[in-house]
Amino acid sequence: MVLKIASPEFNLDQILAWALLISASSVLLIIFQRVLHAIRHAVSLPYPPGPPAPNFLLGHFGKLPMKKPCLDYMEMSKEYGDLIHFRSLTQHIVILNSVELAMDLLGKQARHSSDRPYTTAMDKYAGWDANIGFISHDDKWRSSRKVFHESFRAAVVDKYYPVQIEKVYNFLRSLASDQLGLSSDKLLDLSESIMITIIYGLNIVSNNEDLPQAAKSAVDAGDYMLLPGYDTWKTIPFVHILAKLGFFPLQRSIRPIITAIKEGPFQEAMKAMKTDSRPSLVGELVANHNAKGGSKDEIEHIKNLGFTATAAAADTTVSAISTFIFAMSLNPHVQTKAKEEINNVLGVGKIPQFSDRESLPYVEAIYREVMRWHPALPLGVPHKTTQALVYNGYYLPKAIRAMGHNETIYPNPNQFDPERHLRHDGTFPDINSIHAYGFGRRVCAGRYVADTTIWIAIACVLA
Ligand code: HEM
Repeated sequence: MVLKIASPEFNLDQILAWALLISASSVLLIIFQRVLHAIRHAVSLPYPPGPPAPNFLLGHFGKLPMKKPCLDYMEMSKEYGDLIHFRSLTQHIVILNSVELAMDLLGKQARHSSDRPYTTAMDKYAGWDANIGFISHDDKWRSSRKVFHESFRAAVVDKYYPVQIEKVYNFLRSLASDQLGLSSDKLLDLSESIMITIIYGLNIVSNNEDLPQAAKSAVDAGDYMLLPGYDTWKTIPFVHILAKLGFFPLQRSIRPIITAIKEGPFQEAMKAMKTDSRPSLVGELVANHNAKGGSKDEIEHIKNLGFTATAAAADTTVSAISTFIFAMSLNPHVQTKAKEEINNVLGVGKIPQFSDRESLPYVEAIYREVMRWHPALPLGVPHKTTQALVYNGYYLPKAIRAMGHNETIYPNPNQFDPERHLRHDGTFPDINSIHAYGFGRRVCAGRYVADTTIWIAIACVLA
C-alpha cells in the first residue's frame, strides 16, 4: 500500500492574503463570542471551579496539561473537586474525575452529552468522519453504531474465539522459540493480527506490514485529539481553509492514510469473497447487504466499521496486554498465585480455553485490575454537550471529560492488587462495570471483543 501525498501549487501572495483575512476575522469572532459569554456568565449560574484563566481572551489556550494530563487532573481535584472547568478560546472544557459524575452526566443525561468535539470542518477535511467514535451523535452515528453493535455485541463475539485462540497460541510459540523473549513488536503483532484477521480475513504476520503501520500512524495522529483542549484551534472559523492552502501538513497527510486503511483491505476482502472462502466480518456484512439489497450508505458504514475497529484496536489492546506484562514483572507473587490457580483448576501444563473463564476467579481479578490500574485510554474519549446542562448549581455549556483513580473507592490506588476485585461469593459484575471502556451511549463499542482478547492473552501467558 503506497501512501502518496499530493502537493498543490499556490501563489504566495494569494496564500498570505487569505491567511491574513482568515486570521483577522477569526480574532474578531473570538472577541465577539468572548464578550457575549462574559455578559451571559455574569447574569447566570457559575461555571464549575477550576484554575484561573491566564488570559481574558485566550483562557487556558496553550496552557492545558499535555504531558501526563491524567495525573495533573487528579492533582487538581484535590484543590477544585471532581468537576474542573477550563476555557480554551471559546471552548469550555469540563473534566469529570469521578464515576458518580460520569454516570450522572454521561449516563443519565446521555441525550445531551453524547456528542463528540471532532466535528469541525478541519476534522472532516482530515477525514476523521470515517471514525465512528469521532462523529456527531446523529442518525449517521446511530446507523453506524447499529452495524458495529450487531458485529461485536456480547452474544456474538464467541464467533471470534477461533481467531483469538490461534493468534494467542502463535504468540506463545513465538515467545517460547525466541531467545530474545518478549518485545513490544510481538505484542503489537498479536493485537493487530487478531483484529485485522477478524475484520478483513487477512493474515498479518508482522506489524511492520503496510496496514498495521498505517493504522499506527492514524492512531498516533488521533491520540493527541483525545487530550482535552489539544485541538481547540480547529474550532477557529475557516481554519480548515488554511489547511487546504497547504498549512498544517499533518492534517493534509492524515487523509490519504485514513483512506488507505478504509479502502485497501476492504477491496482485498471483497476480492477474497469472490475467489476463496476466507471468512471476514466485512465479507459477511457485504454479503448480507447484497442479499437484502441495502443502500450505498450501508457499504460506507461497513467500510467505516473496518477502519474504526482497525484503528481502535491498534493501541488499546496492546496497551492492556503490555500493562499486564509490566504488572507481572513488578508483582511476581501475583503471577505465582495465578499460576497456582491455573494448575489447580486445569492441571499442570494445560492452556486455558474460554470455557475455563468462570473457574479462574483470580485470573479474572488480574484482568479487572489491569483495566483499572492503567486504563488504555486514561482520559477516555471526550464527550460534547449538545445542550447547556446544570449540575449541582453549576452551568455546563459544552463538556469534555476525563477520569482517574478514586482513592475512596480504590484504597491505595497505585498498588496493583487483584484481590480488590474478589467477592465472597466468587462472582464479578458484568464488563459494563469496567470504567476503562467509558460511559453512556458512546461507551466502547468493541468492549466485548477487547475483553475476550485481553482475557485469553492474560490467561494463556500466565499458564
Ligand atoms: C483495551 C481495550 C479498549 C479500551 C480500554 C477501549 C476504551 C474505549 C473508550 C474509553 C471509549 C470511549 C467511550 C466513551 O466515550 O465514554 C471507546 C470508544 C470506542 N471503542 Fe473502544 N476500547 C478498547 C478496544 C476497542 C476495540 C478492540 C474496538 C473495536 C473492535 C473498539 C471500538 C470502539 C468504538 C467504535 C468506540 C466509539 C464508540 C462511539 O463513539 O459510539 N474499542 N473505547
